[in-house]
Amino acid sequence: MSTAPNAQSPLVIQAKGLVKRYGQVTALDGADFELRAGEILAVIGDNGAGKSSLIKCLAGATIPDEGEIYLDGQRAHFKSPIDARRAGIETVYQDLAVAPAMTIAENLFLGREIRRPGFLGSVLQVIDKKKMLAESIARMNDLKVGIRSMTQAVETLSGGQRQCVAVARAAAFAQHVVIMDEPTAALGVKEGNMVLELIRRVRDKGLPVILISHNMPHVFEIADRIHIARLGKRAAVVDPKHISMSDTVAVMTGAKSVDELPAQALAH
Ligand SMILES: Nc1ncnc2c1ncn2[C@@H]1O[C@H](COP(=O)(O)OP(=O)(O)OP(=O)(O)O)[C@@H](O)[C@H]1O
Repeated sequence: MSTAPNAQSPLVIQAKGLVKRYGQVTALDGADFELRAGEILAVIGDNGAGKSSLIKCLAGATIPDEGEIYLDGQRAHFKSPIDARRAGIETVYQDLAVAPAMTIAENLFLGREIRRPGFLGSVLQVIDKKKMLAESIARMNDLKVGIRSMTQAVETLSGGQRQCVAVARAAAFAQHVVIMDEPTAALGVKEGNMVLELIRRVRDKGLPVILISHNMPHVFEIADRIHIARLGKRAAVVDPKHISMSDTVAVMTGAKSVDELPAQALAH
């Protein structure tokens, strides 16, 4: 198990002064961001606070108009999600990019199929289903995702199990960071807890996690630190062990200013 992240943990991702405008709307208005090694960082904020825009910049899905992004201290210039993926950042989007009719093993390797040379050598390569199946079993076992058969179609799984497949896929391929957008939305209590457990295991495997969520109990249960987005900026980063849920929501909505919080509520 990894040691608890602290103020000395290295910054894995840092963003400074991100600005993103969509016509007249300023979605990001000088947003800063820091993700530390070994942590689950929740990103919360009211509707329109700029959470998705921020995460899209970090995942290469949006190019900021201004500002800088650093990965392990090196300036990153993501022009597409492929650039971010190549840099080891995997994202699990809310709308779950799983292919329901395909098997779990096929879903895990979708777009990254393992191939072996075909009869024309490297020209016509054949998908190595056996190897993909063995790898899928190993990777799901590694994350302790209890699924009976990797050859069953994803459409036969419950919502929670499907979400676990999506999270496991991201965790299996991410070298650096996993970003999750509302991974427990639309799940029941038991299934939500199953996904939260999996997210903890991803962190404990050594991958820091950025978790966007509107679910405050989940955020307080799982986050090491909470980034509060407000009006396109970072309003504060708070420590869930030293701040109440109501104070967190008050900062998020603007009912309370950061200056009104006790010093220990702020995370470093
Ligand atoms: N592609 C777009 N075109 C135009 N406006 C956009 C676009 N994407 C975001 N916006 C606007 O930018 C602002 C911030 O949106 P964003 O989706 O980043 O916020 P959010 O915090 O993720 O909100 P929510 O919780 O509702 O998803 C909003 O006013 C939104 O309408």
